[in-house]
Amino acid sequence: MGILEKISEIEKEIARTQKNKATEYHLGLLKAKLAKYRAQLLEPSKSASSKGEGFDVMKSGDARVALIGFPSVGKSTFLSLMTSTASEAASYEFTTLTCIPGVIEYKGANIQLLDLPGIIEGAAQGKGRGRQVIAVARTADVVIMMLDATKGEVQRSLLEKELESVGIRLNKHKPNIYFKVYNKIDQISMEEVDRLARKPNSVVISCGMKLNLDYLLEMLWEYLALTCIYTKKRGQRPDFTDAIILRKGASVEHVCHRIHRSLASQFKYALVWGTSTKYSPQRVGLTHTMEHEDVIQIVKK
Ligand SMILES: Nc1nc2c(ncn2[C@@H]2O[C@H](COP(=O)(O)OP(=O)(O)OP(=O)(O)O)[C@@H](O)[C@H]2O)c(=O)[nH]1
Ligand SMILES: [K+]
Ligand SMILES: [Mg+2]
Repeated sequence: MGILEKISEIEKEIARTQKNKATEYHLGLLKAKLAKYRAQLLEPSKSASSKGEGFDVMKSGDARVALIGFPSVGKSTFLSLMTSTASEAASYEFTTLTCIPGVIEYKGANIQLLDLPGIIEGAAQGKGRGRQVIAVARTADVVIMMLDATKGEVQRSLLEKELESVGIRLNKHKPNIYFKVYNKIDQISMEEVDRLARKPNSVVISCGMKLNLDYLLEMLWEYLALTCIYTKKRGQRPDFTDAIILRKGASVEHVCHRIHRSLASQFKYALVWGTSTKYSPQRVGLTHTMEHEDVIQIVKK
């Protein structure tokens, strides 16, 4: 019997086994067996044909965020909750075997969220699909390191060690910015939640009970440091339906390039309304730094 058949047999048996106290132990064994076979599917294959399979997801939207964590911490549950994409979630490990993209729409920006297979110790050395997962993480603007709040600190330090050993360093600079998300806080005490929430660069959530997800999005937005700029034509209202999304610190020149390649060369001055100026509107030049939700009107020569 091949691995896929074995997996399918076990899945069928799990499905037809009633869940109760008497079957708990048996179900636990079945899930462990299932995880073992699924982990084998993740092992780097000898044949070149399956190399990188399913991991080449096109970059899209204004920013890319990757979900990294050990198996069954809730990565797929999170993706399905935050985007319109459904990624299979289940109570056994290695449910996800490829990279699954979804889109979070937030403050006018399209943020690409990537669900990935769980990584295991030794991922950095290529265990499981470790190399591919880490390669995807490197292409992300922000990495969300998801942890199981019930699993204690061992998990966090293992994961940090794993990521740092391949040079993904904690909050040094893009593209290696990451923050930690402790999921399943519905399973731990309030004191423990409080302790985790106070850790640096950490957010606590429960996908199961939809707790603190708004705050997580706010944090993500902050880490991404994106800026939305609205344009306005002379004598007209600003177009609030179509924001130009830029990195934090972007200048008027960046805005020009986004509108049209040749606009900067025809630029005379711009009028800006918003927090980046002392007066609204204020006349500014190409080097002026824009801030989130500024409105700009460009005057050509
Ligand atoms: N109690 C609780 N369970 C959760 C929560 N989020 C997810 N789960 C459960 O955790 C289990 C694993 O969830 P998945 O989304 O499959 O986890 P994953 O990290 O994608 O797992 P792999 O793809 O196998 O690495 C499922 O049984 C989920 O229902 C939560 O906030 N609270
Ligand atoms: K799982
Ligand atoms: Mg998954």
